[in-house]
Amino acid sequence: MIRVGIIGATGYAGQEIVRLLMGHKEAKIQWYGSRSYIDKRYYEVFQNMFQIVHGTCLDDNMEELANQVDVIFTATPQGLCASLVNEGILSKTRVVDLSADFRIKDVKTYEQWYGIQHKTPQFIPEAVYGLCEINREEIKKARLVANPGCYPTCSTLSVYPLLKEGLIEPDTIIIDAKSGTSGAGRGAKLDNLYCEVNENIKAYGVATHRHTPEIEEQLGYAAGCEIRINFTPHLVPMNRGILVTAYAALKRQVSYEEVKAAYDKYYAKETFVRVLDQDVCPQTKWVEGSNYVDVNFKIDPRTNRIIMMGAMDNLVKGAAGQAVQNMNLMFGFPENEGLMQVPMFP
Ligand SMILES: NC(=O)C1=CN([C@@H]2O[C@H](COP(=O)(O)OP(=O)(O)OC[C@H]3O[C@@H](n4cnc5c(N)ncnc54)[C@H](OP(=O)(O)O)[C@@H]3O)[C@@H](O)[C@H]2O)C=CC1
Ligand SMILES: CC(=O)N[C@@H](CCC(=O)OP(=O)(O)O)C(=O)O
Repeated sequence: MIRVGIIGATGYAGQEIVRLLMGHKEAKIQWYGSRSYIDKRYYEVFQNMFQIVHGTCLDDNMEELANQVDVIFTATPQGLCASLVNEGILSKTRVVDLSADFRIKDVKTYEQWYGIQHKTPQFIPEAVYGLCEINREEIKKARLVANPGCYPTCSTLSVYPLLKEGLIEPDTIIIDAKSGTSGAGRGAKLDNLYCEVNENIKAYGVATHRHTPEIEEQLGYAAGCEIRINFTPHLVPMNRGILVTAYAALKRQVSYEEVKAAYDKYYAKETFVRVLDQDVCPQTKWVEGSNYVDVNFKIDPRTNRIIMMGAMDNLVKGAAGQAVQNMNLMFGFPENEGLMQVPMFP
């Protein structure tokens, strides 16, 4: 049994880690870290945890935590993990950071898109990008895992096989994505008030969203060259879920069978990536509450373009589920331990 500490246990991503670990056979939560709820019982913050979680919220002290646990999840705002982590901590425990602090290899790119000065760039080279299906072997050995962003997870997994197989023109990719409001976190923000979100849909971060360089970097590794994409996220009036619709020009005429074989080559053996049957379009409802990502595609011979689609739960595969999947890999547990929730419907 390993001991787990969560910094930011009182946020949406942190509470989702708690929920998943309640069903994990090999992990026990030792530390429910918080800044605002110190000494409160955890279930008083989230009453769904009443009679399930008995712990109390503790100060977010990473130095102290490193002496007490085998792995720390940081489910905290951008910049916090980078400001806390040090060699002493990493020599005693392993860290899965859910923020973007260690996702982007070029520190200048991170600083430019996030508007934050990176406090510990010396750890960026060793951090492993925790997209489990792609970087599985490196994750197993990592001390520090950069858990991928929600939009980047869904976007990269939707497009990856076609870039790897050289079937699409890398510089023609356009990604349109939609997210439920939990993606914005639990903090009170005007834009996330009920009257602003309900019965409404809007694009935001157009041509400037901070996930653009993260997606470009990951797709660039798949393509073997630098890539520029257009990425447009939208906020939709639902609690959870991300839907990606991506477009790219085909390099040549391809058949359904050829493209399906490309997806199967990378995902047929993957538990959490489901390549749907022909003509079935992914829906967020079919993955809600689960660690699955559903992907599919449609060839448009009229325009010689392909439309790639993906759906997942932003709080599970997009955050906490993938973080637990990373922990499982790092500690040699079955990769699906604690993660086999059947999606909720309706
Ligand atoms: N929501 C999502 O769908 C996804 C989120 N993520 C990432 O996960 C991280 C957390 O996101 P999310 O859960 O949505 O955010 P929330 O705003 O819901 O939660 C933030 C958490 O961080 C804690 N916190 C805030 N400021 C500080 C600070 N200065 N020092 C210590 N703790 C602090 C809060 O503690 P307290 O409540 O006690 O104040 C809270 O527990 C972010 O980096 C986000 O980008 C990644 C993928 C998807
Ligand atoms: C709806 C919404 O606001 N979504 C957030 C992304 C989710 C998130 O928390 O970002 P990471 O995946 O990088 O951690 C946003 O657009 O910034």
